[in-house]
Amino acid sequence: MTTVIEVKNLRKVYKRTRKVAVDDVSFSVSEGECFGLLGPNGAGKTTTLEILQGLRSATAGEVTLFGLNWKQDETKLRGLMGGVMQHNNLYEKLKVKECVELFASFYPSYTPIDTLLARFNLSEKKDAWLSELSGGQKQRVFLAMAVVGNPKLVFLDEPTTGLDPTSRQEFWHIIKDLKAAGTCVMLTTHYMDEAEFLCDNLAIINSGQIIESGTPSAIINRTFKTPVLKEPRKATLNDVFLKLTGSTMEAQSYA
Ligand SMILES: Nc1ncnc2c1ncn2[C@@H]1O[C@H](COP(=O)(O)OP(=O)(O)OP(=O)(O)O)[C@@H](O)[C@H]1O
Repeated sequence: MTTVIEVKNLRKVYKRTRKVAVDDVSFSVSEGECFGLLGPNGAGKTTTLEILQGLRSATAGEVTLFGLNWKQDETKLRGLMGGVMQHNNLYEKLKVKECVELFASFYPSYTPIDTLLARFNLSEKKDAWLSELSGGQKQRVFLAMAVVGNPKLVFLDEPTTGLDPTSRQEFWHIIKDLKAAGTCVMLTTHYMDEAEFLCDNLAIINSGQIIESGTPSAIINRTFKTPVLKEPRKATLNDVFLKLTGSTMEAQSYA
């Protein structure tokens, strides 16, 4: 299968604070795959995603997307990928339709805006200011902005944070549809059920370093090699996360 993302020995040290946010991270993502980056707060997920999106420079290491790199192929790469920096107040000054039109203008071709708004259940809100939307509606707009140009690769940073369970599941199905259409998705999440449902492969990152990677089931099996004696249920990715990132409670019952 074609490799879409190739990250080799990526390192990021923030100059002012000398904080090592990403420390020798390597992974690759294939075409049509959903790849998840999981980790506790401050683990280095957003930093990694921002470097991959060409929004931040790396201190060391190599990032290749579709065999291209940001230094030489920025224009080409922008046309192949989608993603939205969500914590940007600029969008609050725009209406829903304007936000999506703005992103559509970055691409040579795009999905008709009204079709996309209908697909994301936003038709009724097309003339609303972004500041007037609920958290879940805003997230849907951000996703619409990210995919309007039919990118081959989409970056989603905690796309379902703050959503109610129904909205989260709606979101998951939209992402599954994207995947089914051949789009490669890279996401960060704090929700282990989300990662288990959506991700073909994932990496768990802690203090800037990848401490586990693979398919969700392979990671679960590796982390809990011994049969689960104390608890009759099967181990989940949540148990893996708690065990590997230093939390105790549930994870100890599998130790
Ligand atoms: N602009 C910056 N300058 C200095 N340090 C930063 C900067 N941005 C992030 N950091 C630090 O780098 C580390 C990694 O941050 P990052 O935002 O990548 O983590 P994260 O895994 O996305 O966390 P969260 O789950 O809380 O969003 C943290 O210690 C953070 O304080």
